[in-house]
Amino acid sequence: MVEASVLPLEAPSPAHICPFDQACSYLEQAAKELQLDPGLLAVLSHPRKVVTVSVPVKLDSGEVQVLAGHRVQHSDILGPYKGGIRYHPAVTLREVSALAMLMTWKCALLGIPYGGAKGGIALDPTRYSIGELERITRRYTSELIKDIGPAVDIPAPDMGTSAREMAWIMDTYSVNVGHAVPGVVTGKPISIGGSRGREQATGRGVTIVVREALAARGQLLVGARIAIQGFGNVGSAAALLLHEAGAKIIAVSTGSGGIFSEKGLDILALKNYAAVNRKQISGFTPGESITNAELLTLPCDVLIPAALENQITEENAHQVQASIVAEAANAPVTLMAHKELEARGITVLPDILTNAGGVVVSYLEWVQGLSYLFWDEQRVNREMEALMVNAYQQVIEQSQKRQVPLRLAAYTLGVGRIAQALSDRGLYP
Ligand SMILES: NC(=O)C1=CN([C@@H]2O[C@H](COP(=O)(O)OP(=O)(O)OC[C@H]3O[C@@H](n4cnc5c(N)ncnc54)[C@H](OP(=O)(O)O)[C@@H]3O)[C@@H](O)[C@H]2O)C=CC1
Ligand SMILES: O=C(O)CCC(=O)C(=O)O
Repeated sequence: MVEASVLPLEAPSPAHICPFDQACSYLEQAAKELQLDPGLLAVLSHPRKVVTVSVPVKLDSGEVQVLAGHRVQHSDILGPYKGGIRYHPAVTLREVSALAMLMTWKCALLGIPYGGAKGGIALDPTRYSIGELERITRRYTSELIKDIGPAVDIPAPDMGTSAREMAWIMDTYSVNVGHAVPGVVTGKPISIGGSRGREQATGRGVTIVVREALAARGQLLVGARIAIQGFGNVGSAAALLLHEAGAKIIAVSTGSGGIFSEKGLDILALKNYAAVNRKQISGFTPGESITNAELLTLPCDVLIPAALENQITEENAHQVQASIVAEAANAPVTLMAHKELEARGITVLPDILTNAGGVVVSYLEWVQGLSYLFWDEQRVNREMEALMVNAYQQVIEQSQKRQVPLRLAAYTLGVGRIAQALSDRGLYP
């Protein structure tokens, strides 16, 4: 396995599955399939730039805390670095590096002119006041001021962040450079140049890919039984759109557990319930409580992990009873689990395709901003759908042509385009 020497190793633990090592393993499989030169593989295995900054914050109590903020820029071969910013207690530099690498392949697969990056701060946003989160976000932005910018690196929301944090980043950056720079972030509020449709975009993209995959099996969304882990930006939007399309959402969960209904949950009512219960769903009726572990092994047509990495592992893959696993989260299925699912004939729709709707609408937001012309939501959704369906079809064709699973097909397309671009730019022989 290629070691990315610029990254620290994490404390070894038998149960620990390093997301960066997994990302490198998938890259190696793609490189082998594409017969890439080992030197080129080594280049692609390393992020181009790794930035860690101290983020001091004065809490409302007067206590000062110093947090570690990361931004990893994997590749800018196709355009500015692009990727979300995560606020979550489990954030590590190696996790952020893995997610940055996935962004590179995702943008290349979708054919959008961006590189790959990701940022993160290890914190639990529910334990900070809004004022504290604003101070943290502004300080993090100031520390990264030379590393981001509309032509350099464009952050967006990821777990634990939203349009609110993007607005703080945009404002801090703009104040620092002396004029308004809406293009420094995407996923920002519509009032300052955000795009219609961005908030639901990732969930909408998931819905499109699931619809296509069911259609390929001669099945409709109407009546399909679907279980969704995670009820945040991505999970709740996917749940609502799938529910509106006639699917039966039999279970959803958050970090503290899930709700199950054989008849299908009323997702609009559940969203409203979560909105007034600090985003939590426990206690919602009608529905029975289930654990996250139970949700992942429910009999259903489609299982959609839409929370964290490493949720379907060697431990539980043999219990998964879905026909399709649609990776709405980044890297929710481990390498070993992926092998097990494929061996059991379960289709895994890979993250770099399935959750690309978010970055596609980020790109459309950027395009609208650059042209000073903003579209209605129907147009945004139409353009996004065309790019998603096109990428889905390319992945299917590549899978059939090379006789490989969908993930490897998606990787060979993404990695192959980066390798070609490196060669065309004269950066690699
Ligand atoms: N936002 C975007 O546009 C994009 C996001 N993604 C990926 O989608 C995934 C979800 O992101 P997003 O929806 O934005 O994040 P959010 O922070 O909005 O929501 C995360 C959801 O996951 C739940 N969750 C956290 N830990 C667990 C757990 N152990 N088991 C079950 N549920 C859990 C959270 O519950 P709780 O509130 O209890 O913590 C919450 O409901 C991430 O992998 C992200 O990288 C990918 C592409 C774009
Ligand atoms: O919209 C974006 O730029 C990035 C979204 C993201 O972080 C992801 O796709 O994982």
